Amino acid sequence: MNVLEWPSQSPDLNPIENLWKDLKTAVHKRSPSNLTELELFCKEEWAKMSVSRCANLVESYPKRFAAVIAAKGGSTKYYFMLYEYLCTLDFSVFYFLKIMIIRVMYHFAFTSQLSVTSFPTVFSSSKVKHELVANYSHLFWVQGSRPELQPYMLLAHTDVVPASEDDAWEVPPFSGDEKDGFIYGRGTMDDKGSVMGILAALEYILMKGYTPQRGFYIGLGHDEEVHGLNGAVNIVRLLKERGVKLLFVLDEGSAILDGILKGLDGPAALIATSEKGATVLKLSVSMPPSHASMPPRETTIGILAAAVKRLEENPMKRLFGLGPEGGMFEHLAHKFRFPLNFVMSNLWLFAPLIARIMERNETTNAFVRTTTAVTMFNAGVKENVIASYAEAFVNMRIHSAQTLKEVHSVQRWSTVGDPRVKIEVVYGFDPLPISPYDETSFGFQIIKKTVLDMFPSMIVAPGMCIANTDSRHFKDLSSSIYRFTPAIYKPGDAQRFHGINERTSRENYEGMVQFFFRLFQNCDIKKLPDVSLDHN
Ligand SMILES: CCCCCCCC/C=C\CCCCCCCC(=O)N[C@@H](Cc1ccc(O)cc1)C(=O)O
Repeated sequence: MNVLEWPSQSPDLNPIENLWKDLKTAVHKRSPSNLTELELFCKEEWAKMSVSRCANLVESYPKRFAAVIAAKGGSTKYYFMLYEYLCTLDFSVFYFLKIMIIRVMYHFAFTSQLSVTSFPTVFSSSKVKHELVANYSHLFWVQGSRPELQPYMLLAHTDVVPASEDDAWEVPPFSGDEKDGFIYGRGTMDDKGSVMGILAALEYILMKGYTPQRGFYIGLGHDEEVHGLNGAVNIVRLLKERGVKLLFVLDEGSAILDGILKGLDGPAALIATSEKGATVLKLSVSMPPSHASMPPRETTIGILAAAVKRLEENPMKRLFGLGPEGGMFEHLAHKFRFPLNFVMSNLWLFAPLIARIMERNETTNAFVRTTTAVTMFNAGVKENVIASYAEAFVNMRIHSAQTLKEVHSVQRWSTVGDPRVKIEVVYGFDPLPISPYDETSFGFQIIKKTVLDMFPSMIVAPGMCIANTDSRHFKDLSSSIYRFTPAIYKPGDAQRFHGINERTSRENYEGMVQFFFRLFQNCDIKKLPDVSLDHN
């Protein structure tokens, strides 16, 4: 059999997409009511696909090809017809498929049509080289006029976590609707706001005719929310092959916090110099299934539930002050009101006390310890059968003063504490190294200067990223990795990340564009700003 080469990423060009659509229509008409029926109907309808239908699709290839060329690689009516059709389906049994399609559509809209038409200068400038990496990630190289200057890199990502309208969003999560000065939608904070901010700033600076002296890269990953193993990892691989070393890297991961740190006068821009490690553990319990009328004294579900409860009731030890968060609070100390300013300046003495206060709030607790979140629990197939298998996934974010190895051994030997519970490590990595933030650190000082150019009285301090970002894959390319988005977050905003009503204010979005616009220019300055003259 001859295996044909097919185009890598275009639903317009792949005839299989139309066959999927035919299959979905046919199966939908038969209204499967459970997974078994769904599988059966899929197989039956697939077997009915005619050879002539396939032949017609292949014959229409030249027409599609011409349409894709006319759209400069962007979407054509063929793709949107398919998407519009899918939107009309009642997706009760296709729920996961729907989420996937909406994500792909969102993605596709960005990766082709939207980017080319919204940023025409970026895509036509001779100074900008654009390439797709692993089909969906983007790597831009913006050439500087002084090739001897070491380049830097900005990162953001286009993928998002799922969102469901059933979760009571104020506006549909994929509408991008504006309400009361806020743009709502999944990804507005994490992290399409940065994607658009960076590209808009680049568009404007090129339109103005500004030629940067220092060249820079922009990396837009497509799978950050699933570890960046295709996007960021392949961008890093390419840059390594090309012998690139980066002066600094700037990614998402921290922001300007206003009113989130209790007792602090005014907002503070926290440029994260490190990020926590992470691990996911799978806990499972197995036993033979049996009749629900004769239950054993303990079931798989009961045993696992008890183990999970022990995990929740026994948080990891307090480590506040022993990682980079210590430096962050000491840096901010003089901006806290009395007596917190005194307490924060003497963490060597008061760290245990502050830790007890901070752990009461879920956001600040993340700075105190390695966190433990039970995120998935699956068990049971029928309500009158004792489940033979129960599993739970535990997502942990590792404090900088702890190691992956230590976390695994604590969980294995003390907290889960039941040999019937099998523990498997799904993945894990150590906390990231701390990037420099002294007065000679170009990246840190330039980001700080750019913040101060926009907000002259802002407090700027090194911070800590409590989640994880694509930037962790770049640690062999640079020892100066910073995580900071120039958006102002207020109480309640932290819960919008991966939560409901994710949104960005118009001001935040405009600020983002302005920030990157200024950053491009600030990276060309010859001498670092004198830190003794700033406002901190
Ligand atoms: C005392 C100070 C309070 C700080 C409050 C923070 C407010 C919000 C400020 C900044 C935003 C932080 C944004 C973090 C970006 C997160 C990106 C992300 O969600 N990445 C995934 C990656 C991942 C990791 C592990 C997995 O198993 C899957 C995906 C993440 O979940 O971290």
